[in-house]
Amino acid sequence: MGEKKGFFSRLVKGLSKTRESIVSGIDSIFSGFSSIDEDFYEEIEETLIMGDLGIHTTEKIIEDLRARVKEEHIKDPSACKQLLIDSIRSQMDLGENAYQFENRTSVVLVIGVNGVGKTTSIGKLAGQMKEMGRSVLLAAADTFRAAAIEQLTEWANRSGVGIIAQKEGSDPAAVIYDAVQAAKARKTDVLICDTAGRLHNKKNLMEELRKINRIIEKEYPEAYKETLVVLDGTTGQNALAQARQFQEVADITGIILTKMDGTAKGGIAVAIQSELGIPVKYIGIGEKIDDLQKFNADEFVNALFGAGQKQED
Ligand SMILES: Nc1nc2c(ncn2[C@@H]2O[C@H](COP(=O)(O)OP(=O)(O)OP(=O)(O)O)[C@@H](O)[C@H]2O)c(=O)[nH]1
Repeated sequence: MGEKKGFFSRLVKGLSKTRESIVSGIDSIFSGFSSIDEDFYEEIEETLIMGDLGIHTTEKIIEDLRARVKEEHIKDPSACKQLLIDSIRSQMDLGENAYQFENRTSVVLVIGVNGVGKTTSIGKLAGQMKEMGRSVLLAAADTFRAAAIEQLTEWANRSGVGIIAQKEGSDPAAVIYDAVQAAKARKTDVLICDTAGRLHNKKNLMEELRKINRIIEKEYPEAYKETLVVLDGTTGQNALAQARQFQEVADITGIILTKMDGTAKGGIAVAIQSELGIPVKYIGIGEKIDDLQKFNADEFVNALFGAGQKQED
């Protein structure tokens, strides 16, 4: 519980730049307008778009706000703040069973381009699941760079979990095949696979993922399948574009959004879920193992709008 509280206060701190860019702008709109008119809505719209919430998401939020203002006969702009927060919150929904893979025999494929924090996130996830009492095995199927294999091996050692790896340049599908056999033989609960994400060659990436999926389906049909894409939150709209491209080549079931500490582009968490319909399942706010946590929309909105400081007591 203490850890959770600690995470929340770090989230509040991490989102301070986003809060500055979105919330202070919004607050000045609420205090600067004496009536709710077109200019009022336009200024809110502009602030949300600048805050990386994305055009479509912003439109949905404004539409929702207009409807509720009308419905509830609101005349005072300052009374809109809570409505706006509620509307932003409603854009993010994990759906049921978001974390089923944690409690079942499962294979988790993790995709992401270089440098977004993929290896680190896998290491953190593995360590946390081990702590939960699950047996975990890693598969180093991002064989493109030796450094990636070494880095993953370090994380496996640090977390005390097994790893299946081959040398640099070997066939990722062969690594997955070996890892699946090992997971079955060892009765592993969760097999987490570090897979590639080179978007500049989409055809190859699609082929590679298809091959990997075929192996898992054939060799391990009883396993529950989860496909997570890791995105770097500091890249804002680029992260959204990346997610769209991955969506074209894989059935993505969730997002891990990293580096949300200190970015002004935190609004991207809302945009991703609302625009792509893919839930952000984990959020990263630093390099330590506990700096990756499950995404909680209420907590996120509270941290963003400052409403949460009260909860820290
Ligand atoms: N501040 C911050 N840094 C992070 C976070 N997640 C990862 N990083 C750092 O980002 C850098 C890149 O992370 P990696 O895990 O190496 O990234 P990768 O996507 O596996 O990239 P390659 O290993 O280059 O393929 C590392 O220095 C991490 O410590 C985060 O949530 N916040």
